[in-house]
Amino acid sequence: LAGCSYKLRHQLHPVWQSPLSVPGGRRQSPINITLRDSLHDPHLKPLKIRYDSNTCTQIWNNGYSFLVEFDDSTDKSTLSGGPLLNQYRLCQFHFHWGESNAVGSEHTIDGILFPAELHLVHWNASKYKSFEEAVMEGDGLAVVAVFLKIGKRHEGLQKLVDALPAVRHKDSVVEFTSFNPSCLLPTCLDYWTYSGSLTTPPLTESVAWIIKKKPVEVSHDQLAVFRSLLFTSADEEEQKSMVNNFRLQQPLMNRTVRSSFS
Ligand SMILES: CCCSc1c(F)c(F)c(S(=O)(=O)NC)c(F)c1F
Ligand SMILES: [Zn+2]
Repeated sequence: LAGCSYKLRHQLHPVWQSPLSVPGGRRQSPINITLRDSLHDPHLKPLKIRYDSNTCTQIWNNGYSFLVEFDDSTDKSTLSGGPLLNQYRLCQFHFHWGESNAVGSEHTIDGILFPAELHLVHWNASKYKSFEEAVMEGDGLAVVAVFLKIGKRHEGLQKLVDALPAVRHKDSVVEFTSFNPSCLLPTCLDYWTYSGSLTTPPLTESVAWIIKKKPVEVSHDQLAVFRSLLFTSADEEEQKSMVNNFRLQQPLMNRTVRSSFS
């Protein structure tokens, strides 16, 4: 689990929010995806996503989001195909969300914001030995992003929602097993893809982004439980509600966003 329990101290300091936060950064994330500028690439393969619920291990509040972590010591939960040349191992997933349903997602589609965005983080186990090594490489990570919209209750998400009060404070961890995150994926196979970065420090430019076109629906009350989490640990005076944990959009520079669909 060394890979993803990689402890990151997120100073919620705006400095890394700004486009100039990574001097010389030419492939920063997130971005706005404009339909008219994205290019259908007929050579893009279908995504091959194989997750094993037995690799799910725990939930951790890292002071910026909550991470559902997976045992990434074998190739039991993997992502390949799409724009990827190698096989990537699932190491964790987390979300970004807002203080209200009007904001929350990191990426936007023609400027449309969603109330939250799921990130399934994978690392290139074909070429690198660990998440920490892969996070520093241009082809090291692949993140599948899924937009969340408010609608009917998501039955599969409820098990996760019920576990959140146990990780209310920063640095709290609770066992969480037998969860298959495939239930959080839309049935539609369409996606966009572009080369980008982490959206939290170290902001490394190591991510192949795969953004699902269709959102998944969750209920207002389910998303409200995300906002009951805290950025702060139990021993801090001021309890700060964990909301707006998204980064501001970054310049596209000379990148093309490709679509798997026309
Ligand atoms: C070295 C980070 C440890 S795990 C992690 C994370 F905690 C996170 F928030 C993001 S993100 O940039 O915010 N979303 C893609 C990641 F990519 C991650 F890999
Ligand atoms: Zn993320």
